[in-house]
Amino acid sequence: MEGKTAATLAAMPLLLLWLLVARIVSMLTPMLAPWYSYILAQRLYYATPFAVYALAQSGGAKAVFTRIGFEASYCMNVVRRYLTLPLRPHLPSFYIVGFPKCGTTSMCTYLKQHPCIDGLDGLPFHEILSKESHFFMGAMGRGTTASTSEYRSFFPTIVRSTLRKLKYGNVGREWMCFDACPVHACLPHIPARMAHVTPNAKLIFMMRDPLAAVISGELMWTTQDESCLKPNRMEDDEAEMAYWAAIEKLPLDEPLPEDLMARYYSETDIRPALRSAKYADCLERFMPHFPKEKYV
Ligand SMILES: Nc1ncnc2c1ncn2[C@@H]1O[C@H](COP(=O)(O)OS(=O)(=O)O)[C@@H](OP(=O)(O)O)[C@H]1O
Repeated sequence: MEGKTAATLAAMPLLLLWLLVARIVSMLTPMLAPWYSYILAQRLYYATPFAVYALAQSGGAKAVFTRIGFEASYCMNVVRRYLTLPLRPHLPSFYIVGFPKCGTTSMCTYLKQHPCIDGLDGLPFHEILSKESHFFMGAMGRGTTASTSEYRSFFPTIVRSTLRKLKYGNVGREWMCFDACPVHACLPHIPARMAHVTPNAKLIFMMRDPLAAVISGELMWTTQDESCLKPNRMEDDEAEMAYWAAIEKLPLDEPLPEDLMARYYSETDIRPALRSAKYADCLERFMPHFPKEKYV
């Protein structure tokens, strides 16, 4: 048994106690400090503006309770992750990095069935909590999209990885974890940040007929009725192209612009969805940051 594993096992009772305390504190936080839950949710909604629509879809009182449950679960996740950050040394070995609406959720589910592969450490209330980190889009703050320590907080603890390795080490594989946020493929500032925090990661890109993917995406957050698809503004104008070119060059330590994610998920404009389905353009932006052998 290697030294690190033996040391983790020796400290196991203490580590389990730490995890238990963190879990209890995190469960109490939304009740004792609802304002903190509110602040965290606003940060998350910056990165995932579509969540507000998705959570409201059931309508009426059910939608209100769904949103409260979602925000409380998110708060519990963040508090628990922060309280146990020193126990979280892992970063993704690989990503399902794109593309939206190309079967990434199915792939994520299949991969998680492998005993030595884990996704995010989060409550399974909604896929934003357990499948997709939205980290590089500012889910942990617009100014921390290149912070390795913030990103580590999303992934399982050393307790889980050690126990898994001990139980399943005989399958001949290293334990590994991954992030399956398909929007990571589409925003131009992300390849540089991803390479900065995980330079050796492998990248899985899933693709599908782009038109089918655009329609699937648009239907997800309209009223599920094709007549509601946005008909206007198909082409990028010069100002729009200049905006996205500037985003690609945004220095790693500079906060993302306030309007970035709302612009990407524009409610009135189909251009963002079309841009995300230009697979070759998106892939080309990763090429300077990851060598060819990293792509699957
Ligand atoms: N195995 C397999 N093969 C082919 N297609 C599949 C598969 N699994 C899921 N799907 C279809 O993928 C769409 C959902 O994709 P994602 O999970 O990537 O969506 S998301 O971006 O995470 O919201 C969604 O497409 P639409 O039904 O057109 O909306 C799924 O039906």
